[in-house]
Amino acid sequence: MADDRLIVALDVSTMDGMKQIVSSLGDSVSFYKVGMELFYAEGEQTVRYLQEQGKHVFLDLKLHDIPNTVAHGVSSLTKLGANLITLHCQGGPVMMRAAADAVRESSEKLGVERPLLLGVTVLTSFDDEAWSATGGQLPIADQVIRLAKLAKESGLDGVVASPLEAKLIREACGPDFLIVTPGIRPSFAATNDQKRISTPASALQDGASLLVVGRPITQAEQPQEAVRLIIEEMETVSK
Ligand SMILES: O=c1ccn([C@@H]2O[C@H](COP(=O)(O)O)[C@@H](O)[C@H]2O)c(=O)[nH]1
Repeated sequence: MADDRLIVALDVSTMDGMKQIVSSLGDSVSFYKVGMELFYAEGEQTVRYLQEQGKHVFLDLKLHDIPNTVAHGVSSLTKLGANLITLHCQGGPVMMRAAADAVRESSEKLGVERPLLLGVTVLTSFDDEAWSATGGQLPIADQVIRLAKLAKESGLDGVVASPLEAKLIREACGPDFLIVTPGIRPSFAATNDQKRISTPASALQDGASLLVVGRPITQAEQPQEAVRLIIEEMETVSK
């Protein structure tokens, strides 16, 4: 049976590729992430298909632009009915507030359920070296906490962060703030390009609300078995 804390990232570029993963995982997965690779290639039909299959949808397009552009961007996305939408916290408090207001207004106008807005803090592919190379001054964890607090103050529902920062975010932002963590690597999986990683159980123990897992499932020799093992590990941590 599915654990609704698990989101599988559909990082493929065709409808057929997506349908193959969704049908092979069946009822064991209830939540999927559509990111830029799939959405730029196949567009809105990806979200519709998942909804027709009764799945929850995380639309991870990581909007990052000036406040007016992001506000109109998220308004346009609201009509798709995705459950979660992302934008970059680095867009700043005015941009995040404009997006939160725009989503609330357009969902009311359209009579659809309001998508929850998540701010991307510092990508899980950053390590200290890459972070310094971009001019990052604070330690990564401090920057993540700073952005998470700013996201909360600006009206966002939660953040995307590494599982390594989940505990600190939970302490700083309270029990109701959503913490969505990619960078999940079960013991059997390769690290790939992820740098700040943790296991499914450890992420949940530290306060993550939802786990995003892509390649450890979609590129596994037996994706159903990978999901089974991950859910088995997740179930050791109560909801
Ligand atoms: O900081 C971030 C934000 C988003 N992601 C996305 O999550 C998945 C992770 O896929 P894996 O194959 O499990 O590495 C991917 O779609 C990213 O775009 C992230 O990894 N880190």
